[in-house]
Amino acid sequence: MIHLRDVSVVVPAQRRGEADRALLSGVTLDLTESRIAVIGANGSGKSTLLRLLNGLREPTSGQVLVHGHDTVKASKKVRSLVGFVFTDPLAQLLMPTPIEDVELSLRARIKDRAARTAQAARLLEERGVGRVAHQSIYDLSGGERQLVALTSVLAVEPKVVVADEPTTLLDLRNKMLLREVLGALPQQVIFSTHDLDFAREAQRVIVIDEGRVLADGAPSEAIDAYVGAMSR
Ligand SMILES: Nc1ncnc2c1ncn2[C@@H]1O[C@H](COP(=O)(O)OP(=O)(O)OP(=O)(O)O)[C@@H](O)[C@H]1O
Repeated sequence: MIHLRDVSVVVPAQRRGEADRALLSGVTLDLTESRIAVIGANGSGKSTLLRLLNGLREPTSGQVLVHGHDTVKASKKVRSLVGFVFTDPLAQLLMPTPIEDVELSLRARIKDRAARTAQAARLLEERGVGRVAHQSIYDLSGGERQLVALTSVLAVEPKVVVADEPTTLLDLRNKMLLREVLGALPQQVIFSTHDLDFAREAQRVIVIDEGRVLADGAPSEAIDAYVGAMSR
C-alpha cells in the first residue's frame, strides 16, 4: 500500500533567466489495488512518479509512504519493500552472468555460498531462464534479460513490484510472456506502459499529463480520457 500526499517534483532552472521546472505537481494518490497501470504521453512524468515509489527520486515537497514508511526518512527499508524493474534490464543487471546477479540479490538473506547458488539456480529455473544461468548477460535476448532482471528483483521478496515500461523493448512473444509473468505475481504491481492493451489488464489506470493526474479510475474510462486528451 503506497500513499502520495501532495507530491511535487521540481528541478531548478539550469540557466539564468529560465524558470524552475515542475515534473510533477500536487499529486495525491492512495495506491491500494494489486494491479495499477500508469499511462501518459512521452515526458508526462510517468517515470518520475514511479521512481518516487521506491525512493529513487525524492519529492521536492509532499510525502510518499510505502507500507507506512517515508521514502526519504526510511529509504533503506523502502528499497527492501519495493522492487524496481527498468525498461532496459541492462540498467540493473550488475553481474556478468544471471546466476551471479541473482546470487548478489540473495546475499543478505542466504549466507552460505552453496545454498545461495542453489537457490539462485532454482529461481532462474522457475522463471524459465535456468538454461542461460551461466551465459554472459550480453549474450541473452532482450526477453531473457528482462526475466533475469525480474528474478533478481523478486529474489529479495519485495512487497511491491514497480515496473517502468517493462515491455517496451520486447518483441510480441516476450511482451505477452512478461505480461503473463507480471500478472501472476502475488505482489502488488504498479507499471507504466504505452501499450493500452497491457494497461487494460490493470484494475486501475492513472493518466499523467504534464506532471498532473489527468484521469484515475477504471481502465476503460481512464483510457478514454487519455485518448480524448491526445486527440485534441
Ligand atoms: N533530473 C531531471 N532534470 C530535468 N528534467 C528532468 C529530469 N528527469 C526528468 N526530467 C524531465 O521530466 C519530464 C518527465 O520525464 P519522465 O521520464 O518522468 O517522463 P515519462 O512520462 O516517463 O516519459 P516517457 O514515456 O518518454 O518515458 C521529461 O521532460 C524529462 O526530460
